[in-house]
Amino acid sequence: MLKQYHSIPSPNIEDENKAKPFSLIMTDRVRRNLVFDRWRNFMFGRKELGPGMVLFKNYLTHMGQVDIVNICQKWAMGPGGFYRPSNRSGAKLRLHMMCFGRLWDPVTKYEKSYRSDGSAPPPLPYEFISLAENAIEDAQLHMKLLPSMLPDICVANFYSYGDRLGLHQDCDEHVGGLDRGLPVVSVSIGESAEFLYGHTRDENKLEKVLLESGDVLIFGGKSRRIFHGVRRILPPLDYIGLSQVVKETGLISGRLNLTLKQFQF
Ligand SMILES: O=C(O)CCC(=O)C(=O)O
Ligand SMILES: [Fe+2]
Repeated sequence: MLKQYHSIPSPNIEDENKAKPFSLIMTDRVRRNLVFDRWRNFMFGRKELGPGMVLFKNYLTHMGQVDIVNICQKWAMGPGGFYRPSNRSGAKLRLHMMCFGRLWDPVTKYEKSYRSDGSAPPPLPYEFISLAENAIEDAQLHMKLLPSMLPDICVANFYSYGDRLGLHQDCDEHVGGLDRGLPVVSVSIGESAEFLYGHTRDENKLEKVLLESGDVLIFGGKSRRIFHGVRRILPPLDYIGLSQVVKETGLISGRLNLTLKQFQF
């Protein structure tokens, strides 16, 4: 039989309030959500390190990390692959580097499309793009003012033990994007790094955070121009201490970092 919905009187607010049940005890659904939130924070802890700066612990799944190592390895040894860049004074940096999507170099910045050996960077893998987009969307859930960013470059660094990266700002991208605070997305795989950051060049005033395998760090908004650097790579305690990703991919000892950014604006 058809119900005569049109004849149901619209509830008035007062009646609705009176009808609301009041319970002293948590419903199962609320309890489940609370437990899930705690578990999620424990597993995928979110640490706000500053305005527009957030660290997602354990953000990448094991398979996600393995995929990234394999994608990088596919290009690592070919043209446009890893090399040790020099700085303006001609000294070699204490890391290996390669670019995806477009070329960046500590001396020529974004000016050139080809390296001195004539090689061009491989295309930016869509897996890297969607990783950056997802991480930014997750950050925006808590940081409403964080702008979106569509990466067009990824700088991949590989640090062996003893390697490091001096204090610097990532500020060679288009000034419009820098001023808008378009975020940088930084992905860590392999051994852990001591990462220094802050709004000053004074090393004594910098903050320190440990970046571990699977962590994703975002810095945008008011933190887009922070000074940052990698002070050291921590050695694993023993072979047992090597991460599963290192064991599975055969990644040499050290740390792989992806820095995803938007140059064009
Ligand atoms: O390895 C890192 O965590 C930082 C890399 C970085 O800052 C860069 O490549 O500009
Ligand atoms: Fe940087």
